[in-house]
Amino acid sequence: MFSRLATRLPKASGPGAAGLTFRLPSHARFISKQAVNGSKGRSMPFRDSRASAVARNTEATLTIRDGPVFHGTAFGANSNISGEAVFTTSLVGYPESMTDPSYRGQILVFTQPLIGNYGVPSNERDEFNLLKYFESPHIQCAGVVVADVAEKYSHWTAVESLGEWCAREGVPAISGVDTRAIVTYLREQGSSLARISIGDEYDADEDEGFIDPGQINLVKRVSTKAPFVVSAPGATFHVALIDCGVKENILRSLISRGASVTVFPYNYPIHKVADNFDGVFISNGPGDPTHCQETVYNLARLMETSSVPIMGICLGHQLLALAVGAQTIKLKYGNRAHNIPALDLTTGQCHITSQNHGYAVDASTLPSEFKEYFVNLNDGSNEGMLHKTRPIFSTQFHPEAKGGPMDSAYLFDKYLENVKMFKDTAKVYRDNRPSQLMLDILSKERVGVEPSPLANAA
Ligand SMILES: NC(=O)CC[C@H](N)C(=O)O
Repeated sequence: MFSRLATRLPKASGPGAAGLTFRLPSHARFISKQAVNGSKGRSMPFRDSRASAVARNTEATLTIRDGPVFHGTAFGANSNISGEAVFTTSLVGYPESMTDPSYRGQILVFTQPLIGNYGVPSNERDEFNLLKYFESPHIQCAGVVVADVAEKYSHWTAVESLGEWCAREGVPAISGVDTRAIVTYLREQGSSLARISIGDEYDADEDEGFIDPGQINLVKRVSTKAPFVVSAPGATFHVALIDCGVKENILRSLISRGASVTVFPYNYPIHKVADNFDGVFISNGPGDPTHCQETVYNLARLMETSSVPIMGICLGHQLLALAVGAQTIKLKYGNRAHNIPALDLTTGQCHITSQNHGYAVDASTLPSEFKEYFVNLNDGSNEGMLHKTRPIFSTQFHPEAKGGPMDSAYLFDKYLENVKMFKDTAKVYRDNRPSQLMLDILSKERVGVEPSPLANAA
């Protein structure tokens, strides 16, 4: 495998390598925007179709808008896609990352040079009816970029190869490109719009071919269209979860700790039903948090009218911060990795965390009733906030991991302790809580979610 990588990896000293500061291997096939010749390419700005044919051993290109073009080989679907090119330095966990709804609209570049060697598992479900090996039912990222793809795989859970899975899900993928050069470019220029084209090259001058997922309310596309309930026998608490693109392991982390979870669409007026629940939870999700003004409004009303415990993760953290009047910023290239150090400012302990975000909360804008909870020890960005007197906190990183370390999973225990205390000490027993009858008529899984990453995005 590695010897194949060594012979296919590229030369990258071309004129489009603006900003590259290191020498790339002499055999890279790497050309500039200016060097792209001929073909007008295809004008479809996003995924052509979901059930696309397999593209294997076909020429493919990754075109970065106003940047370099990388030539490689297709190994997924035979369709063209555009999105925001971002990179992850995680070594494993590609099935979890690719099905994480927070990656919707993004072209995911893996820095780990060999991806696919343990194949792709089945969509088996666990005792809670949650997907055992995926974070949502479909691939969510728009496209995949790897240096070398393993066509032969080996793992006891594997049922197909990475290429077969991408093709079946209509997701284009490219290998044989110098991901070191791509990531160097993205680190220096920042996350950029890009396009994967199969076969004919795309004419990079056609700017309309680049969709900016930052302009789209992607949460609307990944959030359930109607409430659903996930629970296990003997649940003692009832949590309302705002679904901005929830990962399966967030649901599992709550249910396995004794909570029954009713999942609501992202814009559901949660403040109007909060009294029926022992806690409110805000999930992760894709895109720019400022697109979710309805959620922000509802959360602000919720905190004014109820003392229910609240926890938020990633986008949930950002939305909670916006709801209390703080501001979010876009990071240059974001944090996507499984080993990011986050310092707990209340204990002085550092946790190694799983992350996937391009935006962050500006801690200097937090109101006085909140304090910064965690801080990122790599770039100093905010990693969480904590209310000084009320049971409200949120984190930028992912305590539920999948993939990545579970070191901070104790935060779910902390949340459930808050939930238990709230339930036990509530002065007036909230007897208008959802009846079992009502829960029984709700769906048991996500409702009407669009499976195809950016189809119909415009
Ligand atoms: N994982 C997430 O929830 C991501 C949050 C948000 N979309 C960001 O990129 O910052």
